[in-house]
Amino acid sequence: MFNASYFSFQLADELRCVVASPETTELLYLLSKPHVQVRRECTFRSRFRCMDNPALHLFLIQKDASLGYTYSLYILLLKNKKQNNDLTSVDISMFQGATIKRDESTGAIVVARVMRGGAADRSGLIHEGDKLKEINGVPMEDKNPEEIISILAKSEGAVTFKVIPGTKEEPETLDNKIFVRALFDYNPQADPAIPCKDAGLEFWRGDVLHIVSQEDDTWWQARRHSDADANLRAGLIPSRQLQERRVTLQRPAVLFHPLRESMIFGDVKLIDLFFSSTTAGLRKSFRLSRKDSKSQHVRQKMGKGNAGIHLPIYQEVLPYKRKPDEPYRLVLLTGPSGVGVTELKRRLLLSDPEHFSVSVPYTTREQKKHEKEGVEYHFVSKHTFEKDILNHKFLEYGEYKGNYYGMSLDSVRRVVAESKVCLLDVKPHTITALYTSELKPYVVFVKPPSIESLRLSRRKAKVLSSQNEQTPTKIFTEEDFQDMITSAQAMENKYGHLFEKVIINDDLAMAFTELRDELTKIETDTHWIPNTWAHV
Ligand SMILES: Nc1ncnc2c1ncn2[C@@H]1O[C@H](COP(=O)(O)OP(=O)(O)OP(=O)(O)O)[C@@H](O)[C@H]1O
Repeated sequence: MFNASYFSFQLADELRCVVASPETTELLYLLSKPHVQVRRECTFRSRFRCMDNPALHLFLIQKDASLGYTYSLYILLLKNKKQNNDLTSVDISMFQGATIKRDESTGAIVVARVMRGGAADRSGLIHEGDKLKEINGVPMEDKNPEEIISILAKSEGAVTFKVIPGTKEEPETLDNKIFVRALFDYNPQADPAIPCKDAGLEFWRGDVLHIVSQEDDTWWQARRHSDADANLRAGLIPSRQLQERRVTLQRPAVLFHPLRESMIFGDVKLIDLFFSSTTAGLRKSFRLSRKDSKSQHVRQKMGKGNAGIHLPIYQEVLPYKRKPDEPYRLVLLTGPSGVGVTELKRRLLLSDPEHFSVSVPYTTREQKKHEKEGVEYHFVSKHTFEKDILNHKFLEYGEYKGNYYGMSLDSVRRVVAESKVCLLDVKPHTITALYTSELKPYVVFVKPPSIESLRLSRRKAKVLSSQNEQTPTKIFTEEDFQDMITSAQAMENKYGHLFEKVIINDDLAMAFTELRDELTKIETDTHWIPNTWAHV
């Protein structure tokens, strides 16, 4: 590999020894200019390096008088990918890993961005702001970017570019440590606004992305963290600002369907048959059934929005590994009614009662003889309960047969303080109230399988029914399955960005194993958490 500075000095020495010509004089002049010296560090070095690359040749540097102080002009020969195996991975339509645009103020065709890790970036030959003057001797001034891409795509054999270095200095040192969790799915092929679809990076909700460039306000560059090859070319992703604008513009569309929304989340009327004496804390605290539409009254305290996720776009994350003296992360289980959250929780508790625990709910109902304070419930007076409601003590609470039932944050904290893993099932909208650095909740969404699989797997299963108090359980109906699927879909649409893990509960034993393994991993392995949880 050439040493650029050495090479440029050597070149200047040699030029002084040859017969003077206008070109050599000009080149010597260029090499002596102070800003050319600077550029030599950031630009010439890489350009001279290309001498080592058989696919790239530096031919000439000469003055372009029409361009004022940006007068160095160089010509590069890049062999077409069809003829050079070294470049087969490069898409020439992206100008060897760079995108182009028309500069609105000057009308020039300029390099809009160089894809990190792509051929252009690796060669160091092409820089953002460089002007594309000619391709194979054809001036590019009057061409639009689409025409240029088409010329490149059609070109056979060697392709010669004339490029004028832009005045833009090299980008600031990038902060290579920005990682985000994507909170939405993105398919560049379906994005009409992306400057180059092939330059886009496809990702799915939950993917961790390494952001390698945020220089452009609209299009960032990123790699998927899971992609093993760190040298893989980065791809374009919508910047936070762009995606925020899009989400905000989409919002009115959602408001056109208020009925559907309330059908799923708002029209719930009845609290489940609550905790049986032996399973208090095991039953979902406020599993509400849409069909149970009698007059019981349910109120719920909404979280105060300390989620740190205002719009589901990107969540900055950091690697985290629990230290032995740190509390375990709170495990939140959520899912549509009847999907199997209680069953999975029960199995976890049975599998290791010393390790897993549940928080004890509060109630105003009378204590039964065999019940102990603080075991099945905390028994409190109606007056105390109502005072606690006003003091926002409850994460969720409701009223059933004239008695209050509620789950408090204090109960959760007590379990966490005992160095146990607190398992809590909640309705999705309660998650945000618990989304704090103190509890670091790990949110698991239990999702139903397809309706065909539900019919098969739940043939003998029974579900709670509060319609008939004499027979509080019944077998699943077709409508239950359909409701479960519709409700799961609505939950995912609205709260999916909060779910760290989605478990499809088809085969119960398999779902349990997957859940238990996942919980073991977050206790022992390094994983990602929101960076706001690390700065307390
Ligand atoms: N994968 C499965 N295969 C077969 N039966 C299942 C499966 N998962 C759960 N069940 C059964 O389905 C019924 C409902 O499960 P569970 O009570 O855990 O649901 P849930 O999500 O807690 O809903 P709810 O809060 O409304 O009771 C139970 O009888 C349970 O044993």
